[in-house]
Amino acid sequence: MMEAVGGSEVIVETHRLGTSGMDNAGSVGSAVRAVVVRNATKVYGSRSNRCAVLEGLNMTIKKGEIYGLLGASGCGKTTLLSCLVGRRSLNSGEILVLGNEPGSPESGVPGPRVGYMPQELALFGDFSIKETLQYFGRIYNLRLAFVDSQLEFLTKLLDLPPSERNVKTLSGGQQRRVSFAVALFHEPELLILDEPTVGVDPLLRHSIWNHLIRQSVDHGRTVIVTTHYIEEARQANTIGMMRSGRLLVEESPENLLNSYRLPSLEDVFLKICIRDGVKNRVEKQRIGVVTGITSPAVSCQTAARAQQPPADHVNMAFDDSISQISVSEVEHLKFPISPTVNSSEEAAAPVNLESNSTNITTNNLSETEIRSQQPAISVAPGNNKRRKSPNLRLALPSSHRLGALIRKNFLLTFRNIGIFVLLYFLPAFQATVFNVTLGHEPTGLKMAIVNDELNPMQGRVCNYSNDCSYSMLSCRYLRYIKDNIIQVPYESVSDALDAGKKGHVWGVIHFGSNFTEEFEVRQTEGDAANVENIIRSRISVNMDSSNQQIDVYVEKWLLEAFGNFFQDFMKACKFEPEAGYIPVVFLDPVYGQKDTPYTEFMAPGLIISIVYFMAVSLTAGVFVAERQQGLLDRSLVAGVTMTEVLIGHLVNQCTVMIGQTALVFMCMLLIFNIPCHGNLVLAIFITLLQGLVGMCFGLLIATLCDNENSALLLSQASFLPFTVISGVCWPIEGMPFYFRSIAYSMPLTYAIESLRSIFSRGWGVERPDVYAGILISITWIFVLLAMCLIVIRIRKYSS
Ligand SMILES: Nc1ncnc2c1ncn2[C@@H]1O[C@H](COP(=O)(O)OP(=O)(O)OP(=O)(O)O)[C@@H](O)[C@H]1O
Repeated sequence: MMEAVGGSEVIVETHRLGTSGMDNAGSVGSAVRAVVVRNATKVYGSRSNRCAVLEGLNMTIKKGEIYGLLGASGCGKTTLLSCLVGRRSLNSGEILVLGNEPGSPESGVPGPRVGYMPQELALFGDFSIKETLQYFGRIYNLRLAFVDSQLEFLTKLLDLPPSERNVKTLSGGQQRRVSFAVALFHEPELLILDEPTVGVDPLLRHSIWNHLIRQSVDHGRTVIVTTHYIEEARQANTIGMMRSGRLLVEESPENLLNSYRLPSLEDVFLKICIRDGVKNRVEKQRIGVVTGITSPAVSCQTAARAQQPPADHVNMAFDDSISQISVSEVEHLKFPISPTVNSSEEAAAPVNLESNSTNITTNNLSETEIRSQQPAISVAPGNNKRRKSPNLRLALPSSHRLGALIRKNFLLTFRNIGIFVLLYFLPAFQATVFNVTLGHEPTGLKMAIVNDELNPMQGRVCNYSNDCSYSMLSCRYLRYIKDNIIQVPYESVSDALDAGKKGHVWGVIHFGSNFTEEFEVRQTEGDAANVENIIRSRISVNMDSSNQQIDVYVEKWLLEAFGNFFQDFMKACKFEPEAGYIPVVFLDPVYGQKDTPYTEFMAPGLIISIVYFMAVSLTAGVFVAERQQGLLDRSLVAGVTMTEVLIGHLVNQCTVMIGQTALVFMCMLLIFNIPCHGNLVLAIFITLLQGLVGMCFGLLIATLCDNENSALLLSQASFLPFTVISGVCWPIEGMPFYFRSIAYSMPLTYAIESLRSIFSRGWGVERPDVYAGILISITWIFVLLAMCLIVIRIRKYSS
């Protein structure tokens, strides 16, 4: 097949790799109907929110025709189209697209047999026009030469900007034309276009319709197009007019105009809607009077319209207010033909006011015909049982689609250098900030020293000796206090306490006036020392204990200082240094070293929580954004499966995660010298497993949340409780007993304990503490994936 546009010849035959140029050849010639819909019912929401969008809709679209689907905003056009492409399922009723139920493995829908242009843009803003078409070309497994030639052809046809331009830099109209090009370019048998001419100038609109006509006439392709510009639908072969979830009429534009003897389709529309509105009102009154029954499912568009501002001229034709016309007026406006007929012979038949859309027969297949075309539709028309989900295809992932997805993900990741740097270096940066700021000893702590041993008459000079003499021991002791403490002399305890209350000093160290003498007595008296002596020989300390960490450090340093002072004094007196000192000694630790810094305790928890939460937020963000922009839906309609989408992201995110983990470990081990006494490979493996758990949790968030904000909120909300409860910053042994079981039910807890055991104890995988982290991480991956599937299932049925 060749098409000439602006002098360029486009060869479109055998363009798909690994095919003979015709998909599903068996089914192509056999059926004469491209689309058959029978008794379609679609309800959104549940219980009090239940609203029916499609109510027993029937529709028949012949192969090779252009079908214009018209209807007011909110009447259910998009819902119907999304059911046709297999993105939504009906509550009851039947759909056949190109001879098969959408979503069935043999249908090719979703897939290459259909081209779908959704209402929303559904394009990658960071991709150029060329990259966009190349992406879908790979999804459809098209030859590169064909993609290039189609790019040239469609650029001319749709007056597209240069193909190197990024989609996000294009105007709204240009973006919609690119979206249109994506639907057209693989030349599908069935084109489903949701308002393709919105934001397009009249000249271009004309050219688009010419192209659609050529597609239909020359190539026998079927086109379903929705539009709000009713008059442009004159160019369609058949017009389907929707109202309140039903198809009121299915007829060629010529027949409609001739039969109604009206100059425009808008006028025809108006009449049909008025008639339907009155008929519904009369019917409702009749049912209400006779049975007293009210309709169980509220029509969605009734509710929607009540909140909408007045629509434009065209849409006003659908307003229920118009139906406030009297029955006699309707009689006057009686249609010259039945909207349910299709052939011109039948066009002159009188209108039957009782007829409704379900009586459309001329253009439709009978029930028997549907059954003969449809091998395995499981639910009978009108049956309210849940239909089998059309998208549960157990096909193996395809290499070309996977390749396209992985390539797309990498392009998007590496395209933006800022995002790239942030992605890879943010975890290492976070680890650096942690190491620089946490766990270090405080310095510059001012302590008030009140030494009553000093003689004011002699200028309070602090003289002492290093020998065995008992002289000015207070001054001798103060020399042993660490430099982290700045000693500020005060003359009286009350002044010093006052300074403490004002926050000028962290505490007061007080020596009594006879401290040295009393200390000597206490030493010589030993066990016989009296209470007064003991009190007067004490160094008394008042701390500002508002900061627990400073409090702990000062106490530790003062005690250490006393230990060192006393040992040196004993040595100077030729006594055993340990004599008379507290008989508790800390020998070499079993694992770790004496005075293990806090950073070493926290490092394993930090590594895991950084990698875990990066994976959560990245996964949730990517999925929600892709779904919100309609990108996911578009890819799925192109034939991509959810499994392939997941694998595509998994490959991309794993690469990012490996990079992040490597940088975090390098930062921790090489720059900040956190020791790892165990197997490093095992530690990295557990960290990566936790990254996977994070990805699954991110996926769960993405399935639960409709937009990026709520996904961000949920992932942030989970951050603090998870890190705190998982024992990242404080030992789980410090939690209330009843809370510990909650702590151990967190996804990070066991993995953190494992990593800690590897890092500080050097334990291997044979230890329960280590393999528990691995097994529980793997269990969490499966649990979270199962939860995702359940949520996807629930959401699918309620949407
Ligand atoms: N996921 C959903 N959940 C609940 N209600 C929905 C959902 N999607 C659509 N609706 C409602 O269903 C009705 C039909 O929506 P639909 O998008 O099919 O209308 P439409 O005819 O395509 O409108 P438009 O011409 O404005 O695009 C509307 O009232 C809409 O609010």
